[in-house]
Amino acid sequence: MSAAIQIAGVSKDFPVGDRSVRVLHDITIDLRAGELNFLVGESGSGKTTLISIVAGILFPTEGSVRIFGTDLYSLSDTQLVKFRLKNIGFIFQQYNLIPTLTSAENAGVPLIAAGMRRDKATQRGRAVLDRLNIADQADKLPRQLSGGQQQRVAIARALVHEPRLVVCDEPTAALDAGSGRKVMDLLREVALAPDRAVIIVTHDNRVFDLADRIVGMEDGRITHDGTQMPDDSHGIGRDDTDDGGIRASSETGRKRSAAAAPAPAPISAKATT
Ligand SMILES: Nc1ncnc2c1ncn2[C@@H]1O[C@H](COP(=O)(O)OP(=O)(O)OP(=O)(O)O)[C@@H](O)[C@H]1O
Repeated sequence: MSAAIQIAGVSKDFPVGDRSVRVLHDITIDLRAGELNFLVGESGSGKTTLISIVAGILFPTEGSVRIFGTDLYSLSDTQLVKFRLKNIGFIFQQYNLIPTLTSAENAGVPLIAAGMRRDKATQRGRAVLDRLNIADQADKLPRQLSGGQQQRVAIARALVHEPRLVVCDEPTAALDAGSGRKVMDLLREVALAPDRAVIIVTHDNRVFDLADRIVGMEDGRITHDGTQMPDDSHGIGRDDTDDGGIRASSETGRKRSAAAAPAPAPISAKATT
């Protein structure tokens, strides 16, 4: 099977003053569907820049990105926006919920952006919230929700249009260890499917053992690619928590076998409406 995500020769320069600084250096990697792919590395290593390029929201200076065969940066601007709306779900670290919309309305936003009528989109949003076990929060505003509930709404919004690529930026950073693992289990349950790719950026070594694949970055380059962290990964996933964080090691960093995992149940709002 060909790779779901093909990143080829991607470099990125940012202008700084009157010169430009290269922050990604010739990155080439393929990612498969049906796996939880973690992208890890110290602050400033280039993770957010890379996933922004993969998600079609930041142009690379050089190189190409193919998402299920579509060459993102050969599309026109209009085609790229349409492709993104249809195929990509992004879970932001700060959730980015719209404060004046209810949970169900927030969850339906990608469908409205893609042209669906608001009432229908909200109904679909409500169905996904139900799937994520927060149907009882559907008519509340973000400020009436706990952090964990807001995050579930953000996850619902990223999945409501059944995207083929789901990208999550630090989904567990603000959560305690137990809640962080629950979010990862939830992502595994609802976002994984044989035809869906998931990329999770994380510093959080407490959840490294839940990855199927870990790609490590340092100074804008890929320095590790495996099913667990290398034993000498001092900087990556530094544990600066005091709540019993687990260091990834050969003992704890075991891969959850895709073969042994239960069959993924991809979320389908359509099926429940
Ligand atoms: N718009 C920008 N202009 C100039 N430099 C930038 C810009 N965005 C990012 N950078 C630089 O690019 C490098 C990579 O940043 P990036 O945010 O991708 O790292 P990161 O690994 O995601 O970090 P963190 O874990 O702290 O979010 C950093 O040195 C950063 O200062």
